[in-house]
Amino acid sequence: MDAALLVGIPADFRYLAGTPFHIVNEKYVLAVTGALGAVPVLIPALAEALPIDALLTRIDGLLIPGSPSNVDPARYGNGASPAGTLKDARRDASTLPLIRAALTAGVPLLAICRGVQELNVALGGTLHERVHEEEGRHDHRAPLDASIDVRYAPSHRVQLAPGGMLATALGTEQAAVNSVHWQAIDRLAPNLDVEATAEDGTIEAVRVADAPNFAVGVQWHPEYRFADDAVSRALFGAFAAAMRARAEKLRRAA
Ligand SMILES: N[C@@H](CCC(=O)NCCCC(=O)O)C(=O)O
Repeated sequence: MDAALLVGIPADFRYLAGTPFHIVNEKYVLAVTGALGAVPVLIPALAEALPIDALLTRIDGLLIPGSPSNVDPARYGNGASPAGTLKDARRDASTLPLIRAALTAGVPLLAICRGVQELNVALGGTLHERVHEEEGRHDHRAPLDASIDVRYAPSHRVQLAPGGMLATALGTEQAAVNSVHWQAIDRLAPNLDVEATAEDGTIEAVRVADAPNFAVGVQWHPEYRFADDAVSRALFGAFAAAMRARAEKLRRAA
C-alpha cells in the first residue's frame, strides 16, 4: 500500500480586517486531494524564516498556486507597480527560493498561473505586467462581474509544442483552457522550454529543461473542475506519477 503523498501548497499572506492570515484558495486543496489523491500541506508565507530544506525532505511534491496578487516587478528589474496593484512580498520571499530549492532537490513541481510567473522569475525571467496592453496580445483577464463558472470557463485555445513533454503526456497538441490573468511571461528564463502558447503568442506552459524531475508551469487553471477536463486530469496524472516514482525510489534507497 503506497503511503499517501504529501503535496506542499505555498500560501498567500493577507490582512483580513486588519488581521494577518496565511491563506490558500480551496480549489488547489481540492485538486491535491481529488486529482492527486494526496494530502495537502499548506506552507505559510514565512519568507526568510521558511525552513525550506526541512520542508523539502518531508513533502513529495510542490503545487505553486495562483493568486490575485502579482510578483513584485522589482524582483525582475522592472519599476514600481502602479498604485493599488495587489502584491504579496511575503509570498514572493517564500516561493522564489522555495522553487529554486525544490528544483535542485528534484522535488516534483507543478506551478499554476501566478505560480508559472514565479517559476519564470525565480529562474531569471521577466513578466509582462499587463499583457492585454501589449501590441498584438489578447485580453487574458476574466470578467470580474461574472460567476466563478464563467470566469474559469475555457476561453481560448493553446497550441502544445509538438513532441513536447506536455503534448506527449496529455496526448494532444491543442487544448481549450481558461484564462484569469493580467500578467504573463515576457523574457523566458534561460533554462525553461516553452510547452504551450496561445494564439497571440503568450506563453501558456513551460518545463524546466534541466530539472531532475517533473517541473512544469501552466498559465491556465487545471485545478478548476479538473474532473470535467481530460487535459487537466492528464496533467495531474503525470504530476502524481512523477511523485509516486520518486517516493518509491527514495523508499527503496532508504
Ligand atoms: N495576479 C497574476 C496571477 C493570476 C492568477 O494567479 N490568477 C488566479 C486568481 C485566483 C485563483 O484562481 O487562484 C496575474 O494577474 O497575472
